[in-house]
Amino acid sequence: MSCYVFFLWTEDTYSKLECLDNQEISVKIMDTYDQAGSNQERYLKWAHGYIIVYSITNRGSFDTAKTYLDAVAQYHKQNGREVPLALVGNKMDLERYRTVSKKSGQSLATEYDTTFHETSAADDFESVAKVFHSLIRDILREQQVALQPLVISEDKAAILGSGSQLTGGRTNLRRVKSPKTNEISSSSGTNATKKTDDQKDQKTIGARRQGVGLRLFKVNKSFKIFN
Ligand SMILES: Nc1nc2c(ncn2[C@@H]2O[C@H](COP(=O)(O)OP(=O)(O)OP(=O)(O)O)[C@@H](O)[C@H]2O)c(=O)[nH]1
Repeated sequence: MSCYVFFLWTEDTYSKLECLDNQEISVKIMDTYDQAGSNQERYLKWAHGYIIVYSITNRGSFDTAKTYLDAVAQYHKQNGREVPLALVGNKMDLERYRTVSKKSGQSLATEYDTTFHETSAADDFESVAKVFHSLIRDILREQQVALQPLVISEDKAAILGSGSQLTGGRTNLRRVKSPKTNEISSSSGTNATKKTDDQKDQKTIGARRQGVGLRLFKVNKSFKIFN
């Protein structure tokens, strides 16, 4: 007679090469399983972004999502790091069994300053892909900001030099555009001036991403899923 022991609840990691906005990004996904007393730091340290998933048919999973949001928010507040989060209510195909309203999901997302989505992994693959793509873009944007040094603008420096008080710190600081961004933006010449503001924004964002793309690719985008 044989005895087999199966570990049904395990932590999984996956890697995927995503092509998003003409950029190749290596995405690492950790699907966690937390037991009582488990060390959450292992993924809190590791992740660049989080997708926290609950089932719209299960109030308990919504309450658990809140505890995860708390853990993530507290950890990153202590470490002074902004990390993009997405809160997801899954199983939309089971609307008739819904126990967590969309409004409750939205309020929780607002409370923790996360994006909010409802999906159906069973019926609507696009809705799931959209969550990932939106988070990848948020992470890229966040890292883009983090990569740019802060300087005091010349006009404010002049004011400071004349003995004025520095008030409201942030207003006196601006981010430096990377040379590559300026180069690409200006090379688009007069055609660019005819484009709508939206198109211009797209172009600038695209150019910035190109500028940091290789670095980001080397570093690898990593995601963590709470499920
Ligand atoms: N109807 C429906 N079922 C789903 C959906 N997503 C997942 N499921 C089912 O829900 C069950 C749990 O899915 P999992 O992906 O294992 O969820 P989980 O929270 O990771 O579960 P554990 O980690 O094993 O606790 C499985 O039977 C899935 O087939 C969905 O969008 N709709």
